[in-house]
Amino acid sequence: MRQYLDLCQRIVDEGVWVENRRTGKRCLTVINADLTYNVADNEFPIITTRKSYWKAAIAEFLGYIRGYDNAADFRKLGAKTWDANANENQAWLNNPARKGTDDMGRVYGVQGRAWRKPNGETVDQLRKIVDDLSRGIDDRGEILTFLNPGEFDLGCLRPCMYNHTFSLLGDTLYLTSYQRSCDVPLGLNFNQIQVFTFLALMAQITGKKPGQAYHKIVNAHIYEDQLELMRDVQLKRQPFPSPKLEINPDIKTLKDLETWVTMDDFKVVGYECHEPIKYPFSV
Ligand SMILES: Nc1nc(=O)c2c([nH]1)NC[C@@H]1CN(c3ccc(C(=O)N[C@@H](CCC(=O)O)C(=O)O)cc3)CN21
Ligand SMILES: O=c1ccn([C@H]2C[C@H](O)[C@@H](COP(=O)(O)O)O2)c(=O)[nH]1
Repeated sequence: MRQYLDLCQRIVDEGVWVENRRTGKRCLTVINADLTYNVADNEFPIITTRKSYWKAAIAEFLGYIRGYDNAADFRKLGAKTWDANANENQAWLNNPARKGTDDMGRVYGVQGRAWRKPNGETVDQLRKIVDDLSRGIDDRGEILTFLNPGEFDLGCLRPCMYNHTFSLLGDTLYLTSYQRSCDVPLGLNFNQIQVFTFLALMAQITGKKPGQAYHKIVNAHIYEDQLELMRDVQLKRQPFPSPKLEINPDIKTLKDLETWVTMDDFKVVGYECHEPIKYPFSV
């Protein structure tokens, strides 16, 4: 939690105003942030200086694992987070590739589970990683990448957290995740939880011990209409100790994640937090 607040404070103190054409809003911006999550000791990196809707964050990531391309499927799991990008962004609404209401196009999990090859076949990146790690193999290229520049125009948004690389040292599993663009008040609240939970889940289904998760962010920003709430409300609060994440131990395979897992299979124990803060969202 401290590292999150330090990043927010750094943006407030040292950030530079940058115009953003896509949203039409200015962002107070810093370049480069490195966050580390201790998954080995289950220090769940949830925000405590406001209420965090952590189930929606995990639901969103489970949707990526399943390769969903439709905001309605995300809603069924418990995340409304893709409604606006799928249905309210004019550039995407005008795009002939959009297949109708709720379609997100070839984003995130679609690339992760069905990257298109020139011969028409697809590559399931996640399956390969799970198979390798389960057999104790780290070929130094256990990479799940959602960033496919050749298909940017076929999706509603370029992936923000676009690369997850797994590493094995003995029987301990590590994760390094890269993010090109980060909405710190809204997105990072979710992304921290997602990086942590992804490592915990992958360790569980491959029979490894979870180690540390390393989260590397390039452009970290606060939108102009979020600044006051961050500076004058959230940053004035004192954080509570971090709670624990409990994952149903019956989740043992990638197939389990793809088929029956719901948000009831996740619990956060000992979560103490301040009042909710509703930050504006930019489409
Ligand atoms: N501008 C922007 N910021 C983002 O963080 C973001 C995007 N766009 N587009 C794609 C995804 C969608 N994500 C989102 C979208 C909405 C919330 C959000 O509104 N969160 C609220 C309430 C969540 C709820 O009620 O379930 C929050 O207070 O955290 C968070 C992340 C993260 N991403
Ligand atoms: O997981 C996510 C997804 C999105 N974001 C934020 C970062 C930016 O504020 C917008 C994306 O806008 P771009 O113009 O494509 O950079 O969404 C996030 O923080 N986390």
